[in-house]
Amino acid sequence: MAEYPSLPSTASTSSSIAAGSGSASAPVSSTSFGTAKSSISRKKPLGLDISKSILKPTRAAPGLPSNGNGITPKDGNGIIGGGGFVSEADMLREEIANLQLSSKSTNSSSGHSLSLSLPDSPINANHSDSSSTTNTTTNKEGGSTSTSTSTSSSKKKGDKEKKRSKHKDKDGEDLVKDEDLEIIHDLGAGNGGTVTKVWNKKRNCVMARKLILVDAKPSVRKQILRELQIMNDCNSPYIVGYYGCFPVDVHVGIVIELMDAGSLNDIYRHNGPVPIEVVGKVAEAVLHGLMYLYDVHRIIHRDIKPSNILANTNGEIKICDFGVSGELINSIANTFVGTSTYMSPERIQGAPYTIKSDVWSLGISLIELALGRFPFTDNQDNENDNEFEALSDTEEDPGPEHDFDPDATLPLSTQRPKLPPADTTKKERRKSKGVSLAGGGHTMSILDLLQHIVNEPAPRLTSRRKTFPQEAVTFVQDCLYKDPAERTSPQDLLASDWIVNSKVTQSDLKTWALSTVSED
Ligand SMILES: Nc1ncnc2c1ncn2[C@@H]1O[C@H](COP(=O)(O)OP(=O)(O)OP(=O)(O)O)[C@@H](O)[C@H]1O
Repeated sequence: MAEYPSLPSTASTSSSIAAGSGSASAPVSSTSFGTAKSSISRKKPLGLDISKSILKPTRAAPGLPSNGNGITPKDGNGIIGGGGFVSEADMLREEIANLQLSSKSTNSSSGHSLSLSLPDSPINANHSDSSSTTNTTTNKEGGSTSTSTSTSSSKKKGDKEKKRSKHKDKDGEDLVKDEDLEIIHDLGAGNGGTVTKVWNKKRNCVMARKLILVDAKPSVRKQILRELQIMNDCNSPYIVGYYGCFPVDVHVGIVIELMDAGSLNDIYRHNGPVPIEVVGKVAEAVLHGLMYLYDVHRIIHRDIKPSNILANTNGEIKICDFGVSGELINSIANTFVGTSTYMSPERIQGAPYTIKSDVWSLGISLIELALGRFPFTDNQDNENDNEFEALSDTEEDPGPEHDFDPDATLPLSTQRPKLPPADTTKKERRKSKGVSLAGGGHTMSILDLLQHIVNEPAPRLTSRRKTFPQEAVTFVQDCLYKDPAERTSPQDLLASDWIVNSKVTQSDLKTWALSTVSED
């Protein structure tokens, strides 16, 4: 088992991310983060090898400082010149920012409906708006900013971004083209398609490409691509960067920033429960992302869950897969009967989506990360139904630390079905996730679960095995009021004690993220 770096002794002087935690952060025990890697030795699902992707790039984006082997010079902590680690994704964004500058004189209204731009790096975002959310960039900026101002100038920023959108490179070419992408390996699969790590040979960097099967008329596919262009305008350190989209046969290909630690779903399933302090930072990042989408673009995410929250080994946490394209949602809904088990009671009952529905889904996701299991489970016979044990590629007994929590609330039939390895066929996966039920044996399970969500008390952040900080318990409870009117708003949640009093630094998050990525 690889040893992971414990927290650097400079943790207290490195960037402080938390809102209101601009003061020196207390050193965090290395057991919380640096050595958080579970003792479970578990093979990754087939095709999920994200461990060596970005950290040690072998090729650098052109025009950026390199030590000759593609690795940007850094000190022992991966900090560059006292600033933050520069991942390939960051380097790409730098390059794209340069391209965008140099393409300002280029006429981008060539009638090409799919012209692309890439999001600025958080660094650039920060420079353009010092009051924006900046938790990933405080190393560079030398201090943290208040969350209460996180979206105060978002409108202005959105306008600025719009002006900058739809750029091509200086030669007038789309910045990301399907033919420039070489497949490296699969990253995972969802209900709608598969995600692959790709090498962009033209841009010299790695990216993630999501292929979504859209069995629709070409005109509908074109409309989907048009709608996806709104992602072009998103520019937030809490939203996974969007690089472009194009039609691929009956698929729509979407190219996005590679998050080399994977989804929070992958992370807890491979490493066990996420340390509660990190869960707090996940909450903070998701809330910032939700507020950005809503305040700047009037978008409600609609699908917050651990597999849509991604992390990278720079310690950044971002959300992806928001409901930007109504046509895409419709097309996928026609293909897959999708019902999310993270859905709020009011949504299950047919009320329209509001940002409070996303808050509910966040609450459920936070419990799942902190307990290392989906919150709705059985309170009997569950030792034999441990999700960890059930993974077919488990190498060792996970041990008592990962037994199902006895505080579960639902009959066995409604337990969250186990995920198959990543290479499982789409059909099997849909069935096993229990969200696509047509003709499957899980129909009653999901209906029972939905009924339970509507009729029974909301889950709580409690466990007989662990004691969670009261601030965290209260926060989660505030997310899970069944009446959306009572549920706390994202803005108020960001001002809550758990978020404001967090001592976790960017450096801590980076140490934690690195510890979750196995070296094999
Ligand atoms: N940008 C990314 N970088 C790295 N891995 C990614 C990225 N996007 C997705 N993945 C991986 O691919 C998996 C599948 O993602 P996808 O969005 O297709 O489905 P999902 O969110 O897991 O499930 P669903 O279809 O139910 O929403 C994720 O769980 C994650 O492991």
